[in-house]
Amino acid sequence: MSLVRDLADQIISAHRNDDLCLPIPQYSISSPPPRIDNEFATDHYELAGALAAIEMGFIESDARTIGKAWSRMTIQDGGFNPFKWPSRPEHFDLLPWTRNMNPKAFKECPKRLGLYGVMPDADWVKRMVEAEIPTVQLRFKSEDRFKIRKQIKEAVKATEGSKTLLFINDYWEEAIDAEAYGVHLGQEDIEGADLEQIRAAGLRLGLSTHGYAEMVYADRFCPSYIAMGAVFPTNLKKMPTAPQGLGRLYQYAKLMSHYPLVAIGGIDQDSIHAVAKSGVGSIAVVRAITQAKDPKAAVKHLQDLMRA
Ligand SMILES: Cc1ncc(COP(=O)(O)OP(=O)(O)O)c(N)n1
Ligand SMILES: Cc1nc(C(=O)O)sc1CCOP(=O)(O)O
Ligand SMILES: [Mg+2]
Repeated sequence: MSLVRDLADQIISAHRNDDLCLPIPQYSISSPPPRIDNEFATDHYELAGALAAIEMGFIESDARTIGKAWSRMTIQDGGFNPFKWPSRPEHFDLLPWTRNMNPKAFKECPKRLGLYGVMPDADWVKRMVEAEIPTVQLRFKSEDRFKIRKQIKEAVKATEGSKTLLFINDYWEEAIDAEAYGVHLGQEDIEGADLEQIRAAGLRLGLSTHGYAEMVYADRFCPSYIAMGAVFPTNLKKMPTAPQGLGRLYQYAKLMSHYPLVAIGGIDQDSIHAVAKSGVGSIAVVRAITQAKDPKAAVKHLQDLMRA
């Protein structure tokens, strides 16, 4: 273990001041510290990379993914260099050039989806179409299937004949029936969805991710876009993981640059420019629009700031 500890210390001290580091969470009996031991690792570099990642504040699943990437990078480079950080698709076993050969790939959407308004109901979708927002999502949460269908139909109708692209959150069956442009699903939604049916119906698919492990998992499905969150704290919903911050977003955006990318979570007019500089082609916001005094003016202002 002492060689692994030494390699991990070298990685940590080389990256201590990187924006990749987050404060390590406080552990309790109900949420014990992550276990990084040599059961899963095939070599010292994998174990050292994972150990270093834990101490840099990554969650366990991300640390395991980073460990594997350290191992691949070290083998591909022919030697260990603590000052490097895995940042290329091949370090994560991603094959960006295979999209065109993959019959399971979801239909393409524009690489730059632009400002992306995530809206609570069809009336808000309509307001966004009137504001000429490039991309909008209906994120209507309800148990009532009748209301859901009605909201989705109204949202689809609102975007007809406009340039605004409409994604439906969660309710993929109703989205297919209403012939929406696309569907957005979170990681927990994937299992309950028939992805084949969404793909066969020609709808685009956006998937949420919250770190390296979820990005690698999402890549398996070859979605139309990948969303990365939460960049900053948001009070809109309870997030299972800490905000990623700009440092990690910049790394993620570089790694996944072969996809259309969407950044989400706590983004407002003060931060949108720095987020856009990560290279993501789209930025999704809720409160920056819904809580603005003049939502239509906010759509224009946010787009100006993205482009500035
Ligand atoms: C663009 C975009 N990104 C992420 C989400 C979140 O989706 P999910 O994790 O499924 O959570 P809910 O929105 O369903 O609460 C999103 N909706 N849109
Ligand atoms: C719906 C949602 N999903 C997120 C994720 O990270 O998956 S963050 C988020 C809420 C975004 O709202 P606001 O722009 O008001 O912070
Ligand atoms: Mg969802």
